[in-house]
Amino acid sequence: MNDVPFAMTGGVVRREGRAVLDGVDLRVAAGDVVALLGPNGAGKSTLVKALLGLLPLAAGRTEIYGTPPAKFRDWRRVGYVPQRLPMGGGVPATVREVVASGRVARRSRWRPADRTEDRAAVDRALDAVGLADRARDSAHLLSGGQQQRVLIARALAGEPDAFVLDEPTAGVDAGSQTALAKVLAELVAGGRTVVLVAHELGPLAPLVTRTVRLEHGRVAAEETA
Ligand SMILES: Nc1ncnc2c1ncn2[C@@H]1O[C@H](COP(=O)(O)OP(=O)(O)OP(=O)(O)O)[C@@H](O)[C@H]1O
Repeated sequence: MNDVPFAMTGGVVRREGRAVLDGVDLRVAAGDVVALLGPNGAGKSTLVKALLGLLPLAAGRTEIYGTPPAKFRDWRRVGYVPQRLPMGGGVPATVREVVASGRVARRSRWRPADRTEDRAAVDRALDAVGLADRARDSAHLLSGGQQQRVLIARALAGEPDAFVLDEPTAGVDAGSQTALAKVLAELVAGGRTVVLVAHELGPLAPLVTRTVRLEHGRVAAEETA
């Protein structure tokens, strides 16, 4: 265990025999706001999935708070916002149910659910993304941009220390992007760590402390703001 949210050295991910991540070194310190940029297919999503242990490394190593993903247990410290809402099971879930699922990683045998606290955290998350009035709606019936906000709220509800957001602004209208920038600014002011994938930083640009540009699965450029 240490206090470094993500540290990858020489990370390689192969897909269909090809290295789609090809020797990446990336250290994300607590409080960093790192933007991963690069063209389509550069390996940005692959990199965030590998950082979280969702894709295995063919070579190199990566650690979450000093522990390899396979051995990492403290998942309440990490909030992941994937590109889109998974359509698992065909059971329609309400916006509130999806957001409340972000609280699950906080529970353990020693830390059972506190319903009042869970409810308050879910309410705060729904408010933060402007979806309080849609809480009872079926998440799958919302627009793409609204679903993105549901996923952001789910991560917020878990109150993690580090957020990993895969294209949080893709397909999201300008007003919602500004709202997201405000939410992230508060998290960053509170010492949270953010890794985000973006094509265009837009209103998120002032928050970013470092940009890492990927090309062909490698770090092509790195810039500290
Ligand atoms: N499931 C998969 N099986 C095989 N190859 C894949 C798979 N997913 C992604 N790839 C390949 O891996 C490479 C990196 O893809 P990745 O999605 O990480 O790129 P990206 O930079 O996130 O792109 P985008 O901006 O389009 O999301 C691409 O060449 C892609 O075709």
